[in-house]
Amino acid sequence: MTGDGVVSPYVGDEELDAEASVRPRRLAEFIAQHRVRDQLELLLKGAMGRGTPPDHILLSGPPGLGKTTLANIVAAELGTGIRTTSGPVIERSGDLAAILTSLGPGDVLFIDEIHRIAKPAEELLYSAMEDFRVDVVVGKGPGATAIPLDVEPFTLVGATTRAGLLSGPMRDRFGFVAHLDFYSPADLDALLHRSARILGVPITPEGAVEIAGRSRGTPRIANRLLRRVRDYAEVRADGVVNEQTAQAALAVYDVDELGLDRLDRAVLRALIESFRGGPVGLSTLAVAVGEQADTVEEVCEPFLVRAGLLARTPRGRVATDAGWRHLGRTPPADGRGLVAGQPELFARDA
Ligand SMILES: Nc1ncnc2c1ncn2[C@@H]1O[C@H](COP(=O)(O)OP(=O)(O)OP(=O)(O)O)[C@@H](O)[C@H]1O
Ligand SMILES: [Mg+2]
Repeated sequence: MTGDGVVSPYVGDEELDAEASVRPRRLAEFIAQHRVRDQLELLLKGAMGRGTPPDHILLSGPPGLGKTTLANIVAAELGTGIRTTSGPVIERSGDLAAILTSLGPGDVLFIDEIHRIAKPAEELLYSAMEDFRVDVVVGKGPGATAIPLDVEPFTLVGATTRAGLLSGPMRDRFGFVAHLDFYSPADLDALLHRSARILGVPITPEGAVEIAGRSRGTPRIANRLLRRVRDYAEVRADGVVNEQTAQAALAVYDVDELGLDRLDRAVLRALIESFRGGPVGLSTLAVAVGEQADTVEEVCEPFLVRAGLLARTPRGRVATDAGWRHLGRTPPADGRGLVAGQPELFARDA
């Protein structure tokens, strides 16, 4: 269950190279997120001035907002090496001990999806983070011995899309926690101009605005839509990304003005047309659009909620007034959308 559409926040294997080509290498190139950038700059410069590795850094936030990018920037700014691994890959604590003991002084260890690290490895990580040493247990049962090994001073950069799933002790060991927020259309506009420059794609201000507004606040999606519009502009027009080529290309991909794709709109339409705006349960709604409940919940809903088109209530999913209007419909006058839907059912039968 990932959601592989053109507005999915997840990265596809085949687009890793495309992403790498526009990925900012230094803090100064990292667009927006000024608070996080400022804080990181102080943290890194302070540590460099003292000649010690900075505190461990936790980066949290939804997919595609720049966590991996920032982890690499940290190493670039510090001028150190970086080792990259991820929580699910570290199955045994021995795997982690091998990585830790091979780090050079001051290196960055980047653990992606750190909330998915196995418990024994997590516990080994605690002593490495705190004291720069690990105890590797050799043998089993009564004869087992713990051999203490030194680890060079390093900086752990952890990334997670689910900060809430991190254990308390884990979270407490990060001296610096940064949360990345969705980008504003203006931020994405700047990002698109930067990417277009790097890719050598001519883009007009109107073209960038058009794409930025449909990118769901997510740099990864903005860059992907730019590549799709570039294709269109090169194949069907004069190669320029402008308002007209952007609109035409995104129509081909069924991405509307707010960045909703076909499935998002199907969910909203079912909610409004089949269930009179709700409330309706998630599984019922999913059946109505012929999708798995978890796809609807994890792929469509977060954005529909964030865009203010759908609300989750204790009684089920409800279309907001903005949701009705987005489909060109007039919201019910009684504001029923957000209060209660059931009386309507009885009224019809009465
Ligand atoms: N602030 C930014 N400025 C410019 N480009 C950015 C910025 N943030 C992200 N990007 C671009 O968006 C792409 C996705 O970012 P990145 O891979 O860092 O996201 P992520 O948070 O690690 O996502 P995931 O949770 O899926 O691992 C990168 O290739 C990069 O080019
Ligand atoms: Mg990443």
